Amino acid sequence: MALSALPLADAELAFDPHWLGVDEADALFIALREQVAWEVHRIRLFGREVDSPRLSCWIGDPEASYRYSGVRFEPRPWPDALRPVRLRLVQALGQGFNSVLANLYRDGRDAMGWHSDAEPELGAQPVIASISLGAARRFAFRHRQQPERRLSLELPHGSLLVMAGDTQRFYRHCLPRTVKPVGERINLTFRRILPG
Ligand SMILES: O=C(O)CCC(=O)C(=O)O
Ligand SMILES: [Fe+2]
Repeated sequence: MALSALPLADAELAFDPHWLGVDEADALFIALREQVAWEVHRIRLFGREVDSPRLSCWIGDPEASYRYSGVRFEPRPWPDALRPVRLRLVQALGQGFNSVLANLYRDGRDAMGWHSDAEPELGAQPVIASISLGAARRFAFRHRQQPERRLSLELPHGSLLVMAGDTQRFYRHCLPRTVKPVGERINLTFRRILPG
């Protein structure tokens, strides 16, 4: 399928609801469920360290260490299942990625709060490629200064959402909890950590 631009002022978003075919997406979900060393990350929330409401794993090339929510992560090596996906992203987007944050949302209580991926290691205008697998969940953007500027969309199995340009600078995003009964979801946010 193809990426198309999502209109949102001050942001740069491209979306393909079916970037991976269903069979491919099924296989990737099953492989990652098994191959990734899922763990509970501790995050800083209002100055306190708490368990994050999801399972996570930071994966990347050895030089790609990263601070996330106030905690430094050394990346784990790439599982075999992710290598072809990474290559395909490089070909599709013309941009290299040296790391990925994998998240596993076990059910509707697992979520990610409002944040932007604006860590200095990512540079001023990071390209972040987000692949979703498994249960479809809602994903939302809200402008930092003008809260009426917002967008919310469903991220289905096999979809790719690319955030680029000033998206992180002007917007926060989140994956809200839901009371609907939903199955497991895996999300992969591919990133490029700059050296130094
Ligand atoms: O699970 C998602 O779709 C969002 C993940 C996210 O925002 C992140 O990993 O920074
Ligand atoms: Fe994010």
